[in-house]
Amino acid sequence: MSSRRALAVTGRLIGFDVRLYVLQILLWLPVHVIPLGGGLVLRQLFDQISGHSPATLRQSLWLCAAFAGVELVRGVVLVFAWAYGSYWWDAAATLLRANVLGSVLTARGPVAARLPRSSGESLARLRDDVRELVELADESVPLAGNLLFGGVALAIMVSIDPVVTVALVVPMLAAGLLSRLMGRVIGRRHQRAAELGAGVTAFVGELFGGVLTVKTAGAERAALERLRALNGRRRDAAVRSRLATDLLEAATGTTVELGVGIVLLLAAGAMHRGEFTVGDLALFTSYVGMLTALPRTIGSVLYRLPRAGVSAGRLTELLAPHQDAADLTRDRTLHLRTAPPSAPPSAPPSALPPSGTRPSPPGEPLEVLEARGLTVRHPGGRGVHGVDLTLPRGTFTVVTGAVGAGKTTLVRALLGLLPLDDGTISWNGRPVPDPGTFLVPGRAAYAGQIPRLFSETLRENLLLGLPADDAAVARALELAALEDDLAAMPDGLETVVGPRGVRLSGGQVQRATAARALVRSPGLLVVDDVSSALDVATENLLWERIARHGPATLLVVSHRRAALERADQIVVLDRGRVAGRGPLGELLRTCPEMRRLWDGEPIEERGAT
Ligand SMILES: Nc1ncnc2c1ncn2[C@@H]1O[C@H](COP(=O)(O)OP(=O)(O)OP(=O)(O)O)[C@@H](O)[C@H]1O
Repeated sequence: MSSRRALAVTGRLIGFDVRLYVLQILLWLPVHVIPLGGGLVLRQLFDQISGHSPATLRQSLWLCAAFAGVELVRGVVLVFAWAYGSYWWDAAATLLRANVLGSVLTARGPVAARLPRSSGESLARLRDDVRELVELADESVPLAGNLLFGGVALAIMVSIDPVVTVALVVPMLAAGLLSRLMGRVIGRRHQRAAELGAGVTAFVGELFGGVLTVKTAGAERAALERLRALNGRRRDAAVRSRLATDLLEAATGTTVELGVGIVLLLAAGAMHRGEFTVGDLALFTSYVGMLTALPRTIGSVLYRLPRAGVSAGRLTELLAPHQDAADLTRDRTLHLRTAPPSAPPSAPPSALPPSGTRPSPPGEPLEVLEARGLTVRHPGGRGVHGVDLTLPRGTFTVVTGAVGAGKTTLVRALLGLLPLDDGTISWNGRPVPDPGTFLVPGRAAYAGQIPRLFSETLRENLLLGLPADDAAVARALELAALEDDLAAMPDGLETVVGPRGVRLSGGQVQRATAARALVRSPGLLVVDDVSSALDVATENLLWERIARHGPATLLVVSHRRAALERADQIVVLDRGRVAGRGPLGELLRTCPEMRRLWDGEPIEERGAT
């Protein structure tokens, strides 16, 4: 099954740029075919020298020159093949990577939940699994060359001595059979080695990201021990995988070399009887070396097949749910030798393209967003269960609850960033079948719980592809209560922030993330715990400004008094279920969970129901 998938992917990979592939074939085929001529020239030459075909010295010298010429031409072709043959390899690898990255970066909604545990592992897949697939497809070129050489060479050899030829072919067939038998074992071992290798890459990535945490926790030794343990398992798996592959290669090589020995023995007898000339032996020995490449290449294709199948599966996992392995090789324009055109600016919020699946026109302002029976079950049973939510236009709604109550899960499910197990969402009374593509900037913007800034200027961090609009940026910064912080930055909006730029404080990063959402002028602004690193005065200022001049409708995850006091309605979550809803005063009278949270009792995670 996985081999069939690998064949399908590599077949399409070969076909996506036929011109480059044919160029590669045209460059490499002569390298394989020219030795056929070389063998024939050698046969003639040795027959002349040994007296089997009498000739003048001049004729023999001409043959020597012809042989040297053939080898020279082959050498020159080889240089060109090495120099230009790699274009196809690069193009094929780029196509795979571009399709996977394109899907990861542009697919919205629950696809985010399908990415592997860490970015390191995704990168490992983009490197190793892409290489596996391209190498399998690339192997088709030597395979074609070796098959062509083998077919013609065997025909010539059979016409000279069928018995000796058969003695050579039988071990080759045995080698091919062995490769087929070992293919599955190699596939399994390769998968294990790939998984463990990706795990090490992922851990190293996490270590780099958390150097400070490791140091401040004094956990250097433990981190190294863990790395050593992970690496040890990876090494063992890699050695097992490599051992299986090398054993197969050695077995194929040895079987073939045995065949060569048999040929020499048989040829000696035939020569003794005068049925086999010195020229024939020269031809056989010059062909044998190249012929051994045939079973090796077939073996290599056979053991690569299951490995590539595994790789195709791992790359397909990175794609959006509606995509399959065929999308890995979807045709797209690649810019390998010229600079790519600059990216078109993202669609401004009001210009979202209409779509048949969208129930409301893009410009239709939010009147009421309703969710009924929202249910998301995380592995282990946590999540949210049957939550109803109504967000009328112009209201400030706060979702609150203890740690792990399901607040983030609820807002992410509402925005289509997590797949729903149950429930419906409607916008102005009309159903929203795919919130991940509907509740996007223009209608809704989200400032997530873990703020992220890229190593770009502050302006680029806020716009993230939107057309430059300084007035909108300034307004968003003011709404997010960031204007004083901006004034203190060395280069203002041009200050490079993020991991490789000026380090902003936790509160600044949170407000910059809020400003990024605000600059998208959403009808609905969803913010998740964005004020957790703010002092009370700044938080009050933030809510004051957003409520007065910001988006009409707000959905805020918070357990802070500044937000709770301002809310038109509060939804209290307890272990994934609604424990109360209403204005603060009413909830403090009627909802024990709200009282507990308000009184600042220790907010701790409770078990799932
Ligand atoms: N991907 C996941 N897989 C398994 N369990 C998860 C996953 N995401 C969240 N959970 C669990 O679901 C519960 C709700 O998580 P959620 O992040 O929604 O809580 P929260 O109320 O936002 O918490 P906090 O106040 O700490 O942000 C928690 O117990 C959490 O451990």
